[in-house]
Amino acid sequence: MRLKISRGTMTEKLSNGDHQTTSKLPPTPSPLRNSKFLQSNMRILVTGGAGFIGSHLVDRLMENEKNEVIVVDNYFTGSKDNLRRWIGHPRFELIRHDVTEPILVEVDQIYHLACPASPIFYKHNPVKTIKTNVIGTLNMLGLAKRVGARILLTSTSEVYGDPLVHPQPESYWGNVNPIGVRSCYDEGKRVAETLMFDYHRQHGIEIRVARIFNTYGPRMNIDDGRVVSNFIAQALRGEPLTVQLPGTQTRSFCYVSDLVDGLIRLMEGENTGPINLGNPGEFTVLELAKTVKELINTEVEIKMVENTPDDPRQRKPDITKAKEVLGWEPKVKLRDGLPLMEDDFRSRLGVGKQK
Ligand SMILES: NC(=O)c1ccc[n+]([C@@H]2O[C@H](COP(=O)([O-])OP(=O)(O)OC[C@H]3O[C@@H](n4cnc5c(N)ncnc54)[C@H](O)[C@@H]3O)[C@@H](O)[C@H]2O)c1
Ligand SMILES: O=c1ccn([C@@H]2O[C@H](COP(=O)(O)OP(=O)(O)O[C@H]3OC[C@@H](O)[C@H](O)[C@H]3O)[C@@H](O)[C@H]2O)c(=O)[nH]1
Repeated sequence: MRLKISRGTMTEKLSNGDHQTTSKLPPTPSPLRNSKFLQSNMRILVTGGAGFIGSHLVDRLMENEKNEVIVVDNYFTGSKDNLRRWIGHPRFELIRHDVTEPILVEVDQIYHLACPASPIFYKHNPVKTIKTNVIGTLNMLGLAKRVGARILLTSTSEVYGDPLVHPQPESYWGNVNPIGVRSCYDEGKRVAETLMFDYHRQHGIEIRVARIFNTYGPRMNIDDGRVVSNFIAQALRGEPLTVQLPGTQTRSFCYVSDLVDGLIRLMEGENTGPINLGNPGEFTVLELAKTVKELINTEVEIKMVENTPDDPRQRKPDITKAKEVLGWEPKVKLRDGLPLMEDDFRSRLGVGKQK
C-alpha cells in the first residue's frame, strides 16, 4: 500500500508492517520548462556542442524546426567557429560554461558530450579530465533530475580498455588499467556510465548511453592529435605520416554523419543502452597511413615513431545491438569519408588540389 509521497520520496507499507522507501520521483518541472519559443518545441541542451561531434549534432538538431538548442561549452577543445552558422538564430543559444560547475537550464533532453576526446588533450590535465567526466556528469544528472529531462551520455570504446574479446560486444566488461596515463579518460567514462545507471535505478531518470568508437570527419581540430586528423594534415603539409609502433594495432573508423544519426536514434528510442556506435570496418594504423598516402599525397613517406603507454592493440565494435534496437548501421566507407575530410582540411589549411 502506498502511504505518502513527500518531496519526491515514495513510501510503501510492507506485508510485515514495516515501511520502506522504494523509489524517488523526479520533482515536478518548474513553469520555466514551458517558456519556449513555441509550446510544442523540444528544448535540447548539448554539452560540448562547440566540439567536433557536438557541432555536427547541433547542425542535425537545428534542421528540425521544432527543436530549440542550447550549447554549453568551455572551449577547451571546441570553438565558436564550429557553430558560427547558428549564432544569432532565434532557436539557438550558446553559453560559455564549464560542466564541472552546476547549471540550471529548463530543457527536455540533454546530450552530454563535454569532455576532451583526443588522448593528447585528455592527458594534458588528467585531473581536470576526470573531474569533467565525474563531476560534470554528476552535475548534468542532477540537472536532468531537477527538470525531468532525458539524458544521453557519449561514452567510449575506451571503456573496453585493451580488449581481450574481439570484436567488442556491450556485454564485455573490459580490460582497463586503473592507474595508467589513459585512466583519467577510460575510468572517468566508466564512472560516468555507473552514475548514469545509478541515477536511473535510484531516481528514475531516463538515460541513454552510447559507446562511441573512433569517429572522424570535417571540423576535427587540425592539430587534434588523433590519428585520422594527424595523417590528413601531415599528407597535405607534405610531412611524414607518423605511424606509432607497432603499426599493427587496429581501429574502426566511423564517419561523423553516421555517428550523429546513431546518437539521435538512441535518444529518441526506448533502449537505455549501453549501445556501441561505430563502423565495424577494421584497419591497422599502417593500413590507414597507406590509404591516406594513396588518396591524398603519394609523395609523403611513412615514418614509424614511438608509441605511448597502454595503447589498445585492437578495437572493433560488435554492432548487432545497434542494428536490432536502433535499426542503425553506418553507411559511409573509410575510402568515401576520407576525401570529405580532406576537402575541409584543404580549405582550412589553404592547400589547393594539384591539377
Ligand atoms: N570522436 C571520437 O572518436 C569519440 C569516440 C568516443 C567517444 N567520444 C566522446 O564524444 C564526445 C565528443 O567528442 P569529440 O570528438 O567531439 O571531442 P572534442 O574535443 O572535439 O569535443 C569536446 C567538447 O567538449 C568541450 N569541453 C571539454 N571539457 C569541458 C568542460 N569541462 N565543460 C564544458 N565543455 C567542455 C570542449 O571544449 C569541446 O567543445 C566526448 O565525450 C568524447 O569522449 C568521441
Ligand atoms: O599520429 C598518430 C596518432 C595516433 N596513432 C595511433 O593511432 C591509433 C589511434 O589513436 P587516436 O589518438 O586517434 O585514438 P585512440 O583510438 O587511441 O583513442 C580514441 O578512442 C576513442 C575515443 O574515446 C577518443 O576519441 C580517443 O580516446 C593509436 O594506436 C595510436 O597509437 C598513430 O599511429 N599516429
